[in-house]
Amino acid sequence: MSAVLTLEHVKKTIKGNPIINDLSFSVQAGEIFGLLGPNGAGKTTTIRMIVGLIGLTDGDIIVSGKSVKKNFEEAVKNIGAIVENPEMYKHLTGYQNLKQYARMHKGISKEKIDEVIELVGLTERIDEKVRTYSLGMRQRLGLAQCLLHDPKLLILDEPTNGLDPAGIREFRDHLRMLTETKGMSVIVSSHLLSEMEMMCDRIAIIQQGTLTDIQYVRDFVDNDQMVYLIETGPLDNVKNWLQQDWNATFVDSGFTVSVNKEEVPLLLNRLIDSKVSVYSAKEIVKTLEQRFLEVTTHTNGGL
Ligand SMILES: Nc1ncnc2c1ncn2[C@@H]1O[C@H](COP(=O)(O)OP(=O)(O)OP(=O)(O)O)[C@@H](O)[C@H]1O
Repeated sequence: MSAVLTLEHVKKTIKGNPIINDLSFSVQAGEIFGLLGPNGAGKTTTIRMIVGLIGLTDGDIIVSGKSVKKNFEEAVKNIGAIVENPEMYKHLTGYQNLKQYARMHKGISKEKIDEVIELVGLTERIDEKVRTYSLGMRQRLGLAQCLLHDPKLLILDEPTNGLDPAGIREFRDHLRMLTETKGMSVIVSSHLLSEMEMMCDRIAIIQQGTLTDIQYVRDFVDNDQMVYLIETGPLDNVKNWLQQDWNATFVDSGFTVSVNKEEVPLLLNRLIDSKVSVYSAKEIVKTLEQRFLEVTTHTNGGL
């Protein structure tokens, strides 16, 4: 896989206050990437820097190999974004809105307009006035507008705000279809872990302008494994089976293993049967969900 977007040590200071501290991550082609964090964590500021609405204080952002600092126009032409509410003329039809947008951005054909309408599933209602659209339909029209110039990267700030559960599901299906059929990458932001789990391939947690965790959803959904540090005496006689059966990593004071909680007593019993002195067993890595809950309950009193 290749990176469509890379943030390299990005920093942003606003009026002397550090808002984003040394943020680095990459988004791969075809990936739905989530920026998750409590209100005020810096998600919107990060997105505004990526799309060029505000400048960077330090670091760089590379989109499809082009630096937004050195080659701004080349870099941002690969991006389609909904950051604030998409501008729409409510007294015009969906189709007229897209035509209006196409007129302002050269080189968009009628075929392209028809293609994006079909892609977002608005064919039947496209000739009705936007004022009659539900919020979900307006979101889809916004999505259609972003897609007109064939972006490689779609960036959506809190796209499901205000949508009901059916609207959220529909929106999620559309994003998945876009990544699967068009190989597009998507960045979405949200403060809701449950929603991000269903929507994203990978999630980055941002807290107070700092990236505190980044994980594939497949690694923590349906997987309650944790990493334990087991402190022991000498392990010479048991190293073989620890490595082969438990995939242990040896450290100075013992070893670490990635196991379910239920497996811990089995492992400890086997060590004791093998005459190994066991001093302690502690969990050293928590799941993304636990870490996110800790972050949000400490900073916002829950979301
Ligand atoms: N123009 C600005 N002037 C002063 N402070 C700002 C400005 N823009 C953002 N901030 C501050 O930066 C921090 C991050 O804001 P940001 O909007 O990026 O957070 P967020 O994670 O998107 O949160 P939310 O979900 O509430 O939008 C906040 O403390 C906010 O008050």
